[in-house]
Amino acid sequence: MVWSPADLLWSLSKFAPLTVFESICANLFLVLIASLGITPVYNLIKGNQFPTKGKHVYVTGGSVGLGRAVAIELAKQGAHVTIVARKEGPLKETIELMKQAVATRKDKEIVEQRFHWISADVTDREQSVRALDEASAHFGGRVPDIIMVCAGISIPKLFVEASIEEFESQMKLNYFGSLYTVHEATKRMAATGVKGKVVLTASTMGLIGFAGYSGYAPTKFALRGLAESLRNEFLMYGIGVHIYYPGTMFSPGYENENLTKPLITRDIEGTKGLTSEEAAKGLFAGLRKGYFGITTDFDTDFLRISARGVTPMSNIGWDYLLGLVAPFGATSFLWETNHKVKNYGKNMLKKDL
Ligand SMILES: NC(=O)C1=CN([C@@H]2O[C@H](COP(=O)(O)OP(=O)(O)OC[C@H]3O[C@@H](n4cnc5c(N)ncnc54)[C@H](OP(=O)(O)O)[C@@H]3O)[C@@H](O)[C@H]2O)C=CC1
Ligand SMILES: CCCCCCCCCCCCCCCC(=O)[C@@H](N)CO
Repeated sequence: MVWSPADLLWSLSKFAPLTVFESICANLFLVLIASLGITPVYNLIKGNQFPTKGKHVYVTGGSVGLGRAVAIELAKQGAHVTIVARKEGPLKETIELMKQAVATRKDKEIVEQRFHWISADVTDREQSVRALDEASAHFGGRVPDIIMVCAGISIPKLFVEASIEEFESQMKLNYFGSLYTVHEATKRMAATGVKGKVVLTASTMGLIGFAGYSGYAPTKFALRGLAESLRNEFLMYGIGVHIYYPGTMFSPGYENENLTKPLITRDIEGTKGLTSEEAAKGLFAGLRKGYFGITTDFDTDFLRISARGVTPMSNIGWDYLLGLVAPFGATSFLWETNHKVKNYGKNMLKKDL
């Protein structure tokens, strides 16, 4: 067996040659290690799979939080950007921040980067269409090349304490608010042959559900169903579809949701998180590699792999290897969470007596 890669490597050492069994194991091990490199090498050859320079990018929820960070990042990358949200003040502020970001950019190749803001409520179909019309009008009627949907809301509450209106409003913004924009934009892309891109924003909670997120997690699961369906269907037009699963991001939305977040939910989700800027950077890193499901923290990547179903892998070696051990981590998290919730229930009963 001296001809195998493992034996050759081993022969560099001063130890006795490998037995046949040892050689098979060592070669398998080498295959696993090498598999981690397959995707990076492929990505290196393929290059940037999400070019934004000179492209027109439309960002919903682009006034604060993740959307603002995405818009500023796009400005630095040399894109034309239209941001959409309801409140004018934060929209205008973000445009200023984008201009400042461009001013500090070293590469001045694109002299005329254009930034626009549009005030619209994306839960209203007509306003969604009007906003897209307005954005396109600045570009000779051409639909934006890239649609990045960031607008979303979370109202964490215990199921029995939440109102039906709260379930409906979260679905209305997170799912239908995304759908209206994506539907209108991709209709136009398909009709005019624009091979654009769509990026949806889900959450860790688009991959897992636990106490406190019965109103929110389903809206993000819905987005996942949409992304998976469209990823496949849009291959016929050459339109790319990606879905981002951020973990906690310290944004205005996060501060707001913490006002209603039950203690048990805080306890399970912990306090780890990223700034919106870190999250946006990580999102673009995943997009450039062409990943379908994008994560920016280990726990969510673990959940993405656990819940992979029938979706494209990201890093083939990593997804495969982590997939082997994922069920053990998932079970331990399941038990820990069950335990926490049962204890919480007991304490609630004590309080009531
Ligand atoms: N923060 C977190 O911990 C996490 C967030 N996410 C998801 O990431 C995305 C961004 O989150 P985050 O940055 O925290 O959100 P923020 O609440 O901080 O910002 C939300 C943005 O969406 C806009 N928006 C809200 N409602 C509407 C509407 N009806 N029409 C148009 N625009 C609207 C807001 O502007 P305006 O109010 O002026 O309309 C704002 O620009 C969301 O989809 C969220 O669910 C996922 C995981 C974790
Ligand atoms: C090895 C074992 C791994 C298992 C880890 C599971 C960890 C779960 C953490 C859940 C964090 C929730 C963040 C999303 C928050 C969100 O979307 C809201 N804040 C809405 O804005």
